Amino acid sequence: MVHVSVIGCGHMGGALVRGLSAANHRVTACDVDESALEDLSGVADGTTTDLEAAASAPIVVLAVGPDIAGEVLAGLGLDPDQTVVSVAAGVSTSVLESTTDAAVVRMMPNLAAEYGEMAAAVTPEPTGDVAAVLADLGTVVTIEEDQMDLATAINGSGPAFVFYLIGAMQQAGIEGGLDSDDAAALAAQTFKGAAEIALQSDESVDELIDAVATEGGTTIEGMEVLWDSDVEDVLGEAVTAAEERSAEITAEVGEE
Ligand SMILES: NC(=O)C1=CN([C@@H]2O[C@H](COP(=O)(O)OP(=O)(O)OC[C@H]3O[C@@H](n4cnc5c(N)ncnc54)[C@H](O)[C@@H]3O)[C@@H](O)[C@H]2O)C=CC1
Ligand SMILES: O=C(O)[C@@H]1CCC=N1
Repeated sequence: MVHVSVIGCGHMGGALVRGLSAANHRVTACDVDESALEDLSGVADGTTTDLEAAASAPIVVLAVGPDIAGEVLAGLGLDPDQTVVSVAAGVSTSVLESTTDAAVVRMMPNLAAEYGEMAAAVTPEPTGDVAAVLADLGTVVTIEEDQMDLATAINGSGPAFVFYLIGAMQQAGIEGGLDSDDAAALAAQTFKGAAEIALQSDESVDELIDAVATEGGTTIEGMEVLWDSDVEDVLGEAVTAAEERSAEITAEVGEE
């Protein structure tokens, strides 16, 4: 069990608090807005609006907006024997390091941290307790700093893109006559199950599609529609738009 403070308990920070608590770590949840802490009082070991009180943990997760991340981190006055894990999109490791004496890990997580199913990109590679704590939240991949904008789009923003696709599948079911709860369950579980196969299998995505598409059956008819469409290009454009915004945030934060 490691003591971790999470500063900023909105959507991402709240998910991290829940995931860390579920993994039996000692979690202090800190936010300037008391209402953000209400739902976490039964989850975290402690909740506080006092940033100074939260700043003593050996691992401090910074989950405030990119526009204030540097200012909040500077105000914490962390020591070199502490580690700050910043999840702020677009805020570079060098900006963070110029703001604190603590060791810095930049991480792009996603909301599935709440369920221990996070996909996260980190730089540099975490070690010791920090590595162990992050691994308790899901899959952690070490990448280069200049790949963080892309990771922000793929696995940080990615859940929103997947929710959109789940919604489209769900809607097709509802329009075909399925009960809305049934359509929601079938669509979401299908994404979860397909993701599990993709993670567990050694086969390529094309081989997996082939495994679903029984000869002369139904799947190939749907796949022909997808292959003839521009869905793949449009998804690529969505990733690029998010990636470009991450780079813009870096420029905005650097200018301050
Ligand atoms: N929402 C997501 O799925 C992801 C978000 N992130 C990053 O996480 C950070 C937070 O994003 P969200 O949770 O979406 O935003 P949010 O707006 O839901 O949460 C931000 C929280 O920070 C609190 N806050 C503001 N000023 C503060 C201060 N001085 N001290 C302590 N707390 C303060 C706010 O009261 C709020 O609860 C951002 O930097 C974002 O780039 C990263 C990956 C995924
Ligand atoms: O939308 C955002 O800026 C944040 C970063 C990745 C996911 N949410």
